[in-house]
Amino acid sequence: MLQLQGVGKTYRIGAFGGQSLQAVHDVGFGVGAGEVVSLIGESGSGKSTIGKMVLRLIPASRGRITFEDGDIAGVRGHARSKEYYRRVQGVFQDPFSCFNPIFKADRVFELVRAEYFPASAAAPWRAKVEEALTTVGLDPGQVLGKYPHQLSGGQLQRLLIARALLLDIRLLVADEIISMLDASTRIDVLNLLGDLKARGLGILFITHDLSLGNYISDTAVILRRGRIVESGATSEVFASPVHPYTRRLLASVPQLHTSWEQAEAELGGDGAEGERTCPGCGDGGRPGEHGLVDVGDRHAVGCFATGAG
Ligand SMILES: Nc1ncnc2c1ncn2[C@@H]1O[C@H](COP(=O)(O)OP(=O)(O)OP(=O)(O)O)[C@@H](O)[C@H]1O
Repeated sequence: MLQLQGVGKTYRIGAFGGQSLQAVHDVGFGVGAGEVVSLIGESGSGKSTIGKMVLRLIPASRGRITFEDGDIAGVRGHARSKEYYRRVQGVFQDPFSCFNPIFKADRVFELVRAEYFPASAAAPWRAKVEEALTTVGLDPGQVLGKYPHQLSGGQLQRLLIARALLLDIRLLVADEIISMLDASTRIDVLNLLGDLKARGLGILFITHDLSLGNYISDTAVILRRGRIVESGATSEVFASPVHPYTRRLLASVPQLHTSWEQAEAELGGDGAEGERTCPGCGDGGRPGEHGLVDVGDRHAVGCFATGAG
């Protein structure tokens, strides 16, 4: 459904854009219908940049992004953009910033109606909104007619997901949507994403939180400094990480049954990168130049020879 191939992004920075920063390098992965793909990496690793390119908020500098076989670079003009956003929507970290505090929160639904369903009469539209709200676990009577400050972060986040559902979307880009929610709401929103996946929605789930990625996704893509260092079935990547960066990330998640010293000892501390041979370089590839190599079923790892990756 969604495919990225050799995608890169260079930002112009500095006074008058005289310098450049390559935020994303040669990234490739796909999201299928009913599949959740987690894009996992620390702050600044390029996750949101990838999400924004998929949502066409910024253009890719290199490579191809296709959605349902069409290159999204070719989506131009109001009509084609509108058609794209009917199928692909994003929900972001801070639900409060997506609402104008002086308007009732359900105005977001009216905006969808005005843009996509202008001919829809009030009663069927209301029924459609109520159905979307029920799908995301909200009681329409409790949220309709309320101002944003009268709703919780979790309720606002669900309103945004409900708005996306009104459009019959096929792909949801969920960028750190759990981060600002409290623990009990988090699990509800995660389970909601699970329900949407079961209904055939593809989800690109952007997170810096490994445990969330592990909980929700079928496929994990680990990003470091704008490059994919490892990708594969989530169960495989989490159970048998190969890249030292992934291994360190996993070891840095506090485990109830393991002390910090134990985790460091198991991983070999900071010297871990030198203790394994990069499978790509071991096969005669040039350090830093051989790209992802297969290390298992759907499991691929980037170069981790000294200085690369
Ligand atoms: N509009 C921009 N102009 C210039 N540089 C940018 C811009 N947006 C992001 N960057 C830089 O690109 C890199 C990747 O940023 P990005 O926001 O994609 O990372 P991230 O992994 O989503 O981080 P976070 O989890 O903190 O949001 C960072 O070095 C960031 O400073």
